[in-house]
Amino acid sequence: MSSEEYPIIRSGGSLLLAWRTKNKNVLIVGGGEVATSRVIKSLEADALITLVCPEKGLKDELKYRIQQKQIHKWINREFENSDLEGIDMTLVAIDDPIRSKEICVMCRERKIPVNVADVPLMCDFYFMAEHRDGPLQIAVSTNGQGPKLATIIRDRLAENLPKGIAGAIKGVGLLRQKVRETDPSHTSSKKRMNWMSRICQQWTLEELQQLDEEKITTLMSFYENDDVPNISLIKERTLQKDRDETLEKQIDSNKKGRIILVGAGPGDPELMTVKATKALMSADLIVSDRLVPPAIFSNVTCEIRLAPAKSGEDKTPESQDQIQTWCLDALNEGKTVIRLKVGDPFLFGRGGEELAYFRDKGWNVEVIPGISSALSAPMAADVPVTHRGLSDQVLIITGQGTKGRFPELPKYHEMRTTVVLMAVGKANELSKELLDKGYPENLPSVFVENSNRPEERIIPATVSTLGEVVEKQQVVSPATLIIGRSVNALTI
Ligand SMILES: C[C@@]1(CC(=O)O)C2=NC(=C\c3[nH]c(c(CCC(=O)O)c3CC(=O)O)Cc3[nH]c(c(CC(=O)O)c3CCC(=O)O)/C=C3\N/C(=C\2)[C@@H](CCC(=O)O)[C@]3(C)CC(=O)O)/[C@H]1CCC(=O)O
Ligand SMILES: NC(=O)c1ccc[n+]([C@@H]2O[C@H](COP(=O)([O-])OP(=O)(O)OC[C@H]3O[C@@H](n4cnc5c(N)ncnc54)[C@H](O)[C@@H]3O)[C@@H](O)[C@H]2O)c1
Repeated sequence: MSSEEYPIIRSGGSLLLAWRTKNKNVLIVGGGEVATSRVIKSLEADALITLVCPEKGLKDELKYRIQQKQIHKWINREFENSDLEGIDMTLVAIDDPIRSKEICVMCRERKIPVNVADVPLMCDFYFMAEHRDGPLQIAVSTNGQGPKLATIIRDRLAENLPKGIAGAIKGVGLLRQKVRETDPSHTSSKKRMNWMSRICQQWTLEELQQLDEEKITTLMSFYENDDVPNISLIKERTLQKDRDETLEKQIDSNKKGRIILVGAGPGDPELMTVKATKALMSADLIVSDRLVPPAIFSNVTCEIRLAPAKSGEDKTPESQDQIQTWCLDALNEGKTVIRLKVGDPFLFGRGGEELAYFRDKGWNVEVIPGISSALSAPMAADVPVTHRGLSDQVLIITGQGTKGRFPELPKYHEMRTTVVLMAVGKANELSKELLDKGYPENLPSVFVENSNRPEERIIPATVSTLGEVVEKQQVVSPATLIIGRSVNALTI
């Protein structure tokens, strides 16, 4: 064994420990400046203090602390031997060296640790120059060589500590507690310690400082797999949870009556948002458009009413009245009502009109977006609606329009993909309109019938053959038509 392998012992030091004095009986003898400082330090360490000093010798601060009942027991006289009964530690700060020595000797006979202020030979332990910030304590000892210097070094250290270090320690403390609660077994000790160390190393002090109950709960979900995520992921997930909880609370409080406009997406239940799914589960009544396929309701337990008319084209004012009456009646009964629409409520779903109606009646309407088939149908047909070199813009129009008129179409542009919703009924007229606006006859087009549903069909066409294809292939609604050079982007 070589001597270089092990550290050299530098004798003459003190054993630095953090002494836990909570509820321990600490005797303090004296009532001046030094005794006062001993009282404060002992109180900060939750000790039970017995103070021995005649009233005339007490500093004002000590009188105040006695009055505030912070001193467990004050003995209003000079020290007597019996005061050491049941004492765990003695601190002497009096101006009488002989008495000080006597007290020290008595303590040592009784094995009570003792400190006589400023008399190193009578100290079983020294006090140190200390910096305190929340749970952080930094103590400096010069082992009696230079107490003043100890305070100067302490101040220098404190000045150079990173800001918010106490907050970081508090955050880590909370997290450690949670980890031990979650996975208390002795065999997990290595995993716990390793994970905690990695968090402390990978997160900055500023980040650790931001650990609160909510973020800790989110962070704990990574503990199981032994993952250490970065704080931005934790923040994002926590925020999302907050939003979900707010929504759940809103939905739960069905006493007040709530109405939520929900987009059911293109038809595949898995393409609904999590928020929409949760909303459906907590509803008392769902008033749904007829086009919403039954699969969307497979887990729903509440009452479902289908709108009397199938879709926009045969929607009469009466059918709209019926929908509104159903909703208002249920709302007045304090129910949570979901107005469910295919796709997205605000994209050709007339969601805006319904929102305005219920808002006008004094109801606060929430809206949960859905995936519109304007974007999901092209995907189903392998069409990227924008594609470098082929398309840098998307136009979404309805094939129906109000009062049988198409929306005003812009002139053809080769870099644009045109998506037509509700495209089946007037395919011939649409074809003419497009050709009028300069769309090339052979421009690739594709119908996506029942997109994102089991019965989905992809039917190719060109601008000039739209009507013909609908007829020959018996294309039925709901169908989405996509027109433009991007249609063949992935096939050529
Ligand atoms: C750190 C601090 C903690 C505390 O007491 O709470 C503390 N002394 C403090 C201040 C301080 N004390 C003195 C001065 C005057 C200037 C100077 O002499 O430097 C100042 C400075 C001032 O007042 O600003 C005089 C002094 N002190 C001792 C002697 C005797 C001797 O050296 O032999 C003499 C000479 C008496 C004489 O000549 O007559 C002895 C001790 N003082 C200790 C601790 C222990 C050693 C700790 C260490 O070295 O690490 C030890 C051994 C025993 C003990 O008392 O536990 C506290 C800072 C409080 C704060 O700022 O938070
Ligand atoms: N004041 C300081 O800044 C300072 C600094 C360093 C060292 N010291 C030393 O520390 C000791 C205490 O100084 P201080 O300034 O805190 O106090 P002090 O010297 O102002 O007063 C001494 C205190 O001890 C009490 N006392 C005296 N005999 C007692 C007894 N037998 N039982 C109970 N109480 C008794 C007195 O009533 C008084 O409250 C002294 O030895 C002093 O030299 C003081």
